[in-house]
Amino acid sequence: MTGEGTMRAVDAPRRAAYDPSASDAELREAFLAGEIPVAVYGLGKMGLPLAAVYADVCGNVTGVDVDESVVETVSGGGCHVEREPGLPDLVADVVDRGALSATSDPVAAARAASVHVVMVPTLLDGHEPDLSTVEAALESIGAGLSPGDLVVVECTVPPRTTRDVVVPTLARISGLEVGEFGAAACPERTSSGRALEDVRGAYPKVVGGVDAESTRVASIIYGEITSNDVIATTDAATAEAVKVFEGVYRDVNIAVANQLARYAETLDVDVNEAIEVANTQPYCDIHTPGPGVGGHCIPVYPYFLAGAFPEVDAGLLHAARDVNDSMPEHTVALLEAMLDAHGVDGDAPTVLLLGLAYRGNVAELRYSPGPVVARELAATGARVLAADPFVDDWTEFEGVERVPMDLLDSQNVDAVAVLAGHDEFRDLDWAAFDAPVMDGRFLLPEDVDAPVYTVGGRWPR
Ligand SMILES: NC(=O)C1=CN([C@@H]2O[C@H](COP(=O)(O)OP(=O)(O)OC[C@H]3O[C@@H](n4cnc5c(N)ncnc54)[C@H](O)[C@@H]3O)[C@@H](O)[C@H]2O)C=CC1
Ligand SMILES: CC(=O)N[C@@H]1[C@@H](OP(=O)(O)OP(=O)(O)OC[C@H]2O[C@@H](n3ccc(=O)[nH]c3=O)[C@H](O)[C@@H]2O)O[C@H](C(=O)O)[C@@H](O)[C@@H]1O
Repeated sequence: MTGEGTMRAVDAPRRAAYDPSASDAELREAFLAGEIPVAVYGLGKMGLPLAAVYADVCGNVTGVDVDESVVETVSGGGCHVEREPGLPDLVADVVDRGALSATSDPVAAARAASVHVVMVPTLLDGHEPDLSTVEAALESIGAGLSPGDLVVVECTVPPRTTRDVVVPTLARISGLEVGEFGAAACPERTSSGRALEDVRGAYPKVVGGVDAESTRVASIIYGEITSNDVIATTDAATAEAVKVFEGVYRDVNIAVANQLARYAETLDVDVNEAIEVANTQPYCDIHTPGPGVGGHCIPVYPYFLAGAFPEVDAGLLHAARDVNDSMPEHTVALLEAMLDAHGVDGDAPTVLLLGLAYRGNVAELRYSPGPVVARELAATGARVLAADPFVDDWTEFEGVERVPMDLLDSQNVDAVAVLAGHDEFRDLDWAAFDAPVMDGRFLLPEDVDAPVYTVGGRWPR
């Protein structure tokens, strides 16, 4: 399904998306012919892959970003999002054939589009949801909204946001009401590093409209975007809740694993052996303990409930957050035990940290445990070295000595800790460090000729 044909899709006559008089087949054909222009607001790690797939399918997409360098890069067919298999070629292709363009003028893009897809960051202000970027995008979309438009919220938001924030904001600015335009929550269920695969259909696509027509149109559109099923929920709030619940499930279950790791250390049991065997029960899905939970998703989403709806007792969510947020400090305590067990006395051991990003093969540092471990370790008087091929800006890591990847094997260290499982670390000569390794992300192969420990694993007593 592409937007190619005798006439470039972008030159196709424009028609409404939100149109109860149109049959499913008419809407589907119009979308595939590029007659329903799409604007995607936010061309980041998630927005660019999404815009590229939309463009590959319908041939008529305008990407909008506030970052001029992003707009310039994408306009030239370039791809600023790294380590996404297939994305550079797809972006180059859809831009080359005029299926995708980019602009920093959100209102002009909104005026020209019939479908508006919001994929901007949704963050926290303390423990409260911060939807300022969504509201900024809505100001522009509202200014360019036309009857027959559909607004799609792909970024993760607290449940009820589409109904209680998006629709009223659009109505206030545009003077239109639902029934003249539609809105649907269609949350992105994608992971960095596999974005195209995920957008195209790794999981069913969840869509939930603020009314039946919004749900119908969103279902038709995403039926062409994904090769997987489209699950239409009762309403937008349910679709938003699905996404947030997925993230909360993950955060709480990582906390269970981290809590069990604490017991395993006391029991002198390897928690990972116990988890692996426990998970042979179909009802058991105990996650993996580690040095902490980062990224702008999993540590954030619990507050899209606890912070957004304080009237509800969120004891479990807060307890899980507390357990996960305690892991960087616990990791430092484990490192100190490891140094002690290996007779490294003295008050200034040298520790090499591998990976400051929140997980393997991503550059994101938000809420990452690595920087916390580095700071806590430095505070004990240790000399902290660190390497991370994904991190370019080291200004925030004062007191941490950066080690270039090509100099790793020449470091004289007392201990090594793997805090993010980047592929670049997999082939290191671990024996050459001649030091114990705390493998926080289960990166090392089994047969390493070095003392290897894990969070919650067996430790020398
Ligand atoms: N990163 C991930 O793994 C996933 C993220 N999500 C959701 O997607 C949202 C976006 O995530 P990312 O793409 O990773 O963020 P990102 O930070 O990589 O990209 C966001 C982009 O939006 C642009 N932007 C900010 N305000 C804007 C505005 N008002 N109008 C137009 N563009 C604007 C920024 O310049 C940036 O290029 C997240 O907040 C999250 O809710 C969902 C699934 C996975
Ligand atoms: C429910 C779910 O699996 N959500 C995924 C998640 O992706 P994200 O990039 O945040 O990575 P992640 O694998 O969840 O890891 C988050 C954090 O938790 C840690 N982590 C993860 C799993 C685990 O068993 N133990 C653990 O300590 C990771 O090291 C990382 O620091 O959040 C994404 C999102 O919503 O942004 C979502 O699209 C992804 O599918």
